[in-house]
Amino acid sequence: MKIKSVNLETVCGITSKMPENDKLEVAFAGRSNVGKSTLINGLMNRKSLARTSSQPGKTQTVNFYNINDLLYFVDLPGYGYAKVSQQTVEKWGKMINRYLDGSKVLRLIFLLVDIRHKPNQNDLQMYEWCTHYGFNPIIIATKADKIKRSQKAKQIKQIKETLQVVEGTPVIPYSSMTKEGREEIWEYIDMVYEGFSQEQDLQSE
Ligand SMILES: Nc1nc2c(ncn2[C@@H]2O[C@H](COP(=O)(O)OP(=O)(O)OP(=O)(O)O)[C@@H](O)[C@H]2O)c(=O)[nH]1
Ligand SMILES: [Mg+2]
Repeated sequence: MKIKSVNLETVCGITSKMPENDKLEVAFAGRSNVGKSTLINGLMNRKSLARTSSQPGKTQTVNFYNINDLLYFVDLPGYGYAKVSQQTVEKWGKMINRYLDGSKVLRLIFLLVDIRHKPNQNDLQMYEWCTHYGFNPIIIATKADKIKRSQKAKQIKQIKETLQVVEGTPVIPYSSMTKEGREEIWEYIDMVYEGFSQEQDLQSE
């Protein structure tokens, strides 16, 4: 898909009602600081529309980016950020669950994990939430520029094994520096977009 227009259309806080969109939604989940907002910028070819930060805990809301008036990228709040209270952590969890449960147009979730690290309890929990609501997330292993090429296969294997992903689940290495993985990620989005459009056509017949 060629990017023609992008804009941040809706920002939902803990108490906000989620929008009832009729266009496809593609969500990005992952631990705080893993690179969700950076990836969204990379996919949109924007430097800084999605606010990023070297300090974890930047995105504390559910942000809906309208892409070409055809679909939404949904930037979910990062979890596993130590410096907030347990109460806040629980509220974020509830907000993520409320979104996953409530959206009628969510068809694709990318779960981001740092390629350098073994997924932790929080990542496992997020993966479980996704499968609980009937999604098989595609895994994106971020910051691929930070490891040696020779380490990659080993790290990917560790991610697959730790998360105990469903057989055949893709794990895509991505780097915001080299843009490695960007095309492949867009291929999945395009494919799901096609499927969603067909689904809508059938419903309107
Ligand atoms: N080297 C490198 N750095 C990256 C990459 N992706 C993200 N970063 C850096 O990691 C930090 C966190 O990135 P964000 O995109 O803000 O992370 P986030 O997942 O949105 O974090 P929260 O909003 O707190 O949930 C920033 O300093 C980014 O520049 C990557 O592929 N390579
Ligand atoms: Mg963010």
